[in-house]
Parts: sequence; structure tokens; C-alpha cells
Amino acid sequence: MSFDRSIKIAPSILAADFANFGAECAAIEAQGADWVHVDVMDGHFVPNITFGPAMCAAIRPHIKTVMDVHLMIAPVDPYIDAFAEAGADIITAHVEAGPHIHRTLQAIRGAGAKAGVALNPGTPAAAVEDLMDMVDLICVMTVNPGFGGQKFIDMTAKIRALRAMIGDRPIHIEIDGGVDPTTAPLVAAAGADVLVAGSAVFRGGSVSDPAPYGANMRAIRDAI
Ligand SMILES: O=C(CO)[C@H](O)[C@H](O)COP(=O)(O)O
Ligand SMILES: [Fe+2]
Repeated sequence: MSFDRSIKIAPSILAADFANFGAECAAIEAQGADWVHVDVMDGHFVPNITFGPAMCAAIRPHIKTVMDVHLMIAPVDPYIDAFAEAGADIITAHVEAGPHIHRTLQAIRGAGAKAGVALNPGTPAAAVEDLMDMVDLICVMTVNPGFGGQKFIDMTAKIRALRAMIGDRPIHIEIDGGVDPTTAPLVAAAGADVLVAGSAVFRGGSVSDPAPYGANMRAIRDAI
């Protein structure tokens, strides 16, 4: 995976048809998705449960681009190898998920994946200041994690602070939650390059009628 600073759209399959994940991944890629974002929730770190490494391994053959795995679980470390073996290109852990995020990021890279760190809306940019040499991606949550379809929380000041902190290092800034044609231009202007969008991409479409996925992604790109 080479570094690319251009704007990328990463549809979250949290908004896909849960009975059809493989076909949904293929459909969003065919419609122009740059990455596929996979939300793993444990009912403990966040108040919702989704899926684990076996599901990631099952959808991996249906993803040609990048499988971007967002872990909303605690603890993280016991599961890193399983998600790496499932084919995750990027594994993102929350800074709030445990006391040893530095060790977690080392373990993610050690398992052969790119390392991401996520910040909840209530966590300041300064929480990752000493991790700049440990991360490939910083995920700024613009909702409180746990559910799709929530209202965007403005984190543009945090994104600007992170962009300044990153300087010319090859680190992505990913935005997750409530991204749509109205909010995407704000976060892109602040310095984000990866836009996760669930409901705004999947609305109106299906595997048998995937054209709305493409139109929804074009609407986001055109708005930026
Ligand atoms: O991590 C997440 C929620 O915790 C999801 O990736 C996010 O909410 C995307 O969904 P939407 O675009 O519908 O807000
Ligand atoms: Fe996510």
C-alpha cells in the first residue's frame, strides 16, 4: 500500500446489507470506493456488537482495494494477530481503549498491517503527539462511536491541529461519522484525506441496484 494524499472515500459496511457483505464490498468498489471501512464493535468499548475476524476473512476475497479495519473493542492486543491474518491492510485502535496504545501500535505493525489510532470526539489532538512515528493513520471520530447514521460533530479545529502536528510525515487523517456532501468539504478543507461514510453512501441503493452508491460517492467528491 503506497502513500497517497488525495481524497479517498471509504464506505463503511456498517450501513450495508448484513446478509450480503461480500457482494456489497464488490458493489461499492465497482462504483468507485477507494477503501472499504469495516467497523468492529464489542458491546463493551461501545454499546453495539457487529462482527469479528472471521467475517473480515470472509469478505477479504471480495475486496480488491484496501480493507480498513476500525476496532472499537477493548482490550485490543489479544485480537491484533487475528485481524492481521484475516487480511486487514490497516488496523485502527482507539487511544481510549487501553493504557498502552504505544505497545498496541507496535504490535499492529509487527503483525504486518498499517497502524491507525482513533480519537473520540472528547479526546484532544495532543493525545497522539508522541505517537507520530508509530502511526500510518489518525482517525478523527466526528460522532461518538457505536452506531452509523449519527449527526456530525464538528472537529475541524482538531483536524487542523493534527495536520500541523503531522507536517510532511506520510500519515493519513481519516474522518469517521456523519460524513456527507455537506460535511465533507469542511473536513477536507481542514486537512483530512480519508472520508469514511456509511449512510451517505449506501442510501437508496442495493446490490441489485448499486448505481446510487456511485452517485452518492460522486456527490461527496463533487461537494469538496
Ligand atoms: O465507526 C463508525 C461508528 O462508530 C462508523 O464508521 C461511522 O458511524 C460511519 O457511519 P455514518 O457515515 O453513517 O456515520
Ligand atoms: Fe468506523
